[in-house]
Amino acid sequence: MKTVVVIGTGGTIASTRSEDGGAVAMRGAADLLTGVAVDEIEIRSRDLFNLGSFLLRHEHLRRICEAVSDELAREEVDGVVVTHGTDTMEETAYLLSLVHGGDKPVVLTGAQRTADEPDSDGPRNLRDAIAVAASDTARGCGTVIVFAGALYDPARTRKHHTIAAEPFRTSDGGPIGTVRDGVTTVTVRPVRPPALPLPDARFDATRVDVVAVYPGVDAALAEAAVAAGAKGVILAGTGTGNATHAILDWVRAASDSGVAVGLSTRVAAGPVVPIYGNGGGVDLVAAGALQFASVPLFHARLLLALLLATGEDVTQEMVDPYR
Ligand SMILES: NC(=O)C[C@H](N)C(=O)O
Repeated sequence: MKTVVVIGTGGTIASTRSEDGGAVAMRGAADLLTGVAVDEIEIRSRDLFNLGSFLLRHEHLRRICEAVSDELAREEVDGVVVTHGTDTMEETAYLLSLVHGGDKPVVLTGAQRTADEPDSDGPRNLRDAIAVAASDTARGCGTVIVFAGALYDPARTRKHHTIAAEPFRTSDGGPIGTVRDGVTTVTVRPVRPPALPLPDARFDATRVDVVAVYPGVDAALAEAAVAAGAKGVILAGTGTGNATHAILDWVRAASDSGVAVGLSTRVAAGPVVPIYGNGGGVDLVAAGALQFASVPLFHARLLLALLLATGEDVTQEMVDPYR
């Protein structure tokens, strides 16, 4: 008999409408499991916290990584499921995928409709996630998001719809498999870069901000980020990763002063490619910006934070295996 541990962290899957009218995460993992019938799998549960994922800080993400790692280290555990809000599931899933190198499946799931809705998608997603975590098929795939019957590789997957029951989309690709009636099918096996060490307490205080590029943007917000303590800034550039002259000048000065600047794009799909001069990506890279290529915007922020949290200066060679 397989053993799966379900770790509860909150999100819509755990939320019910409060007296104030807003949906609030309040149901624990054991509660979510009532009525989720899964044959021939032993299920254990534990709660880490109960929060909407829009409230999570780096500390929460680190604690999830630690809890998953603890459970995976137990010989009798075959897989782990993390129930999580969808708002920032892409970030937690990506972080877990970066630090989890073993064969046992790690599965994130949640819901788009609250637990007190008659047609909540939570119970089905949770049942599917447990089936994937227990399956031999998913072994070796690393961390996956399981939602609405599909398996997604976190490396390129983002929330792309606010309310749809299928909120996730993978840029330049689709789901890597399906789960239906307890049967997991994997059609694409993800390429897994070398696992990075688990984040320690230094990650909690490692500030990396995202600064967007738009017509006429100056460097005021980028400067403010550094003044607030940012060790790194990800630029959400336009198009293939371009910016204004004011941002270009700031990138040069920031890089010279030891701030890590990462070049990403505000566009939902497609890689960052240095093509343009005159403030474009070619100039930004020459000024010291690190290239994150196909790493999505908020994934890039987390990867840079994880690398910076080791205390080392982040070089392009350190980023390359992950982009
Ligand atoms: N569907 C969800 O879970 C969204 C919720 N706001 C959260 O991320 O916690």
